Order: sequence, then C-alpha cells, then structure tokens
Amino acid sequence: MKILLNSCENVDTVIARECGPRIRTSCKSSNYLTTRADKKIDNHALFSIHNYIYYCVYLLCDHTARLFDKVRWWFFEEIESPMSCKSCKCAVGKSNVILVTGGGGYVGSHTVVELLNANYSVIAIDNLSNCFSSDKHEKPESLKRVEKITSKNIIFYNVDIRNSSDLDKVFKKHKISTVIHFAALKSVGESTQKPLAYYENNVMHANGVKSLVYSSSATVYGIPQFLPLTESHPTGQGCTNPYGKTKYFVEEIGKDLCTAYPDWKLISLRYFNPVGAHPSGIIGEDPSGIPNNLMPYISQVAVGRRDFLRVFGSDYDTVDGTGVRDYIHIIDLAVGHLRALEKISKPTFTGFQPYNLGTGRGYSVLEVVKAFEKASGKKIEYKLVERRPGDIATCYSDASFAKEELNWVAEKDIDEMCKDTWKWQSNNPNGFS
Ligand SMILES: O=c1ccn([C@@H]2O[C@H](COP(=O)(O)OP(=O)(O)O[C@H]3O[C@H](CO)[C@H](O)[C@H](O)[C@H]3O)[C@@H](O)[C@H]2O)c(=O)[nH]1
Repeated sequence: MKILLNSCENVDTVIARECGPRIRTSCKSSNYLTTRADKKIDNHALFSIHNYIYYCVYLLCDHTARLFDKVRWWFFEEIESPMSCKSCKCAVGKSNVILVTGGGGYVGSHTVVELLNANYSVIAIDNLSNCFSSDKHEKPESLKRVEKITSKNIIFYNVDIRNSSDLDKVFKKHKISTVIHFAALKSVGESTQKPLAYYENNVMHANGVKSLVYSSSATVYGIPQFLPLTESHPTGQGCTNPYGKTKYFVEEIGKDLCTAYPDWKLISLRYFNPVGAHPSGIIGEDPSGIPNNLMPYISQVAVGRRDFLRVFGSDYDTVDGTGVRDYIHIIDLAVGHLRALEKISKPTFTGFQPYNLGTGRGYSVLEVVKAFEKASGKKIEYKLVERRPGDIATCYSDASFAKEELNWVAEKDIDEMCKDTWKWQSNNPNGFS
C-alpha cells in the first residue's frame, strides 16, 4: 500500500490521517499488539506501525539528503564559485584568485609568471591592443609562453576594461579575491599626442572586488621638488604629461573610495622605469610599432631593426646632459606585486597606500647605452636630438618604505637588466610575432 506523505506533516498527523485518532494513540503504546485481541484493531495497528516505520525511513532519507546538500554547497562555496568555476577550476581558495587586467602586456605577463610560481590562480584579461595574438579568440602569445615557463594554466578572456558588461561577466563567473590592474596605455610621448585615448583607457572602472593592486608610476610626482623621491613627495602638481595625470587621477579616485568605504583597500605601486626580461629569454618587452621607451629602442637597434637611437635632450642638468632614470628589472617589479598582494590580504591592512618600486639609483641615457653595449657586444649607434615634450631631467626613487612595509628590495642591477633584455631580443628579433 502507498501513502502520500506531505512534507509539512509530522508523524502524528500522518498517522491520524491514515489510521484514525484511536490507532494513533494506541500505536504509541509499546505493548499495544500483545494486549489487544481485536483483529480489526490489530490490522489497524499493524498498518499504522508499517506506516510509522515507512515515515521514519522517509524522514531519515530526507534529512540525510538535506544535510548532504548543505555539505555539498558549503564545499563548493569554499573551493570554487558556485556560479561556474567548475569549468576552469580557478578557485583553489578564496584568497588566491587574482584577476590581472592587461595580463598579456609586458609588466602583466611577467607578473603572471611570479603569481603562478607562487601558486596563485590567475584570470587574465586583455583587449590585445598592445600584445601579439595569432587569433583574437586565443590567448596572447606572451601568456602562452608564460604557461610554457611555469607549466601552469592561465584562464584568459579577450575583454576591454572599458566594456563594463564584459567585465561583469568575468566577475560573475569567477570568485576573484584581488585585482591587479595593469591595463593602460603607457607612453609619455604618445600621451601628449593622444591625450583623450589616455583619459579613456587609463581611468579605471570599478567592479565588485574591493581589493586592488594598482599599477601606478613615478610620473605622478611630476617635476621632482626633491630627490630621491619618497612617497610623501607631492603628487599631481606639475605632472608634465597626460599619461602621468591619468595615474594621478586614479590614485585620487582610489583615495576617495577608501575614505568613503572602509572595506575598500588599494595599494598603488609607483613604478620607476621597468626594463629587462624573464631570464629564460622566452618573454620580454615587445612594443607594437616604433618603441617609445628607451630600452626596447636600444635593443631593436642592437638586433638590426632600427638604424640608430635618438637621444632626447643632451642639455639637461645631469652627469652627461642626458635624462636620468631609475631603471628596475621587470622580475624585481613583478615580485613587488607579490609582496603587495601579501600585504593587502592582511586583515590589518586598510585604506589607500602607495609604494615606490625602484632601485634608488639613477642612470643617464648614455650610461644605459654603454651598459647595453657591454652586455650585448653590439655597437649602439645614436644621435643627440631635441628634448622630448613632457620629459624631465632626473627621476629616481627612495624605495625604503617598500623595504620596510613590504619586505621588498630590487635585487638586479643594470648589467643584469641589459643582459636579460638582450637574451630576449636576440632570441626573438621580431618579438612574439
Ligand atoms: O628613444 C628614446 C626613448 C627614450 N629616451 C630617453 O630615455 C629616458 C627614459 O625614457 P622612457 O621613455 O624609457 O621612460 P620615461 O621615463 O619617459 O617613462 C617611463 O618611466 C615612468 C616613470 O618614471 C613610467 O613608469 C613610464 O611608464 C615609463 O614609460 C628619458 O630620458 C627619455 O628622454 C631617449 O632618449 N630616446
């Protein structure tokens, strides 16, 4: 016989419904079957006992199923996003899924190597505007090579950070703990010619996650009022180019956010001049078109892609009249991001904090040319030309605050920067393509 059990009924109401009130009372008596002779009543009693056991089994199964369901959801909640991370297995734990915007670019790809080596799960997005990819649905070549270096998988989306609906999809799909925001245009010279493109690209779009490591720049300091530059140096005043202004604006937005919403945390890493390449020579800097920055230009002259370097300005008040910058090896810079992630994930860290990432030592353009000639064994032809608009004479860091707070110091010197740049460029004369 079948009895329909309604989930809202308790045992008493079921038995009452099926067997009547007398039996309900009787069946609760342990000696009922042995003391009653009435067959009809016995049949009723047997029937109700059967139902009772049936119902108890049902309850047991139901509770077990619910418990199992709860455990299952708790389990998935802990290790991966209930939304969909099953496909990508991105979430090893809540605190180590990092979204890297601009992941295919120079600083992005080198940082992804360090993140993967430190066992973070990486979701990379890029609009492929400044990195080579054989197909727009494919990962950029730089990230394919990062997978080769690390033997680890990167989840990649071709997403433009200005497209908020595409960004939303990524945030919904993955349980991201922190964003490292690299996606930006980065040429001082170009920014003076195409300021609108810089304001549109570089002023960030917030989305969900409230923990952000931001890729800022020493250009926020403008024309230095004192050297070396510490984090307390005024920013924004006298920013000499739109590129530097975009970095300054984002820092200001970040400060306001962190003041208004105490659950927001932002570390702004003020890069000095990143150069060099992964020591394997498998990835490196591959600007599209004519390089704007010094080191890739020199290395393209060395490899025969350009005839000579134009040295912008030889009348600055510096050691040899050429501009002085604080060059930092890309691997040191990438490791700086790991230290920043460790810092920002501490419950004690709150608000907005900038850190300089530099070596603390400046080199002139001609000193860099000399160091590169030594590392590559190639003669670098150059011509002294007019100053470049937006440039300053000298810029170098005091990075002691990063040492103190992040336990980070730049370890690689100018010779290693040139050696690794040359290894990359000579192994890949045409870059990634
Ligand atoms: O073809 C070139 C390119 C550069 N330079 C000179 O080399 C020095 C370095 O110039 P870069 O273009 O390599 O670097 P910037 O200092 O202009 O800017 C760089 O450093 C900034 C911080 O100082 C930011 O990090 C920014 O992203 C990064 O491009 C400058 O004196 C510049 O005039 C040349 O002489 N010829």
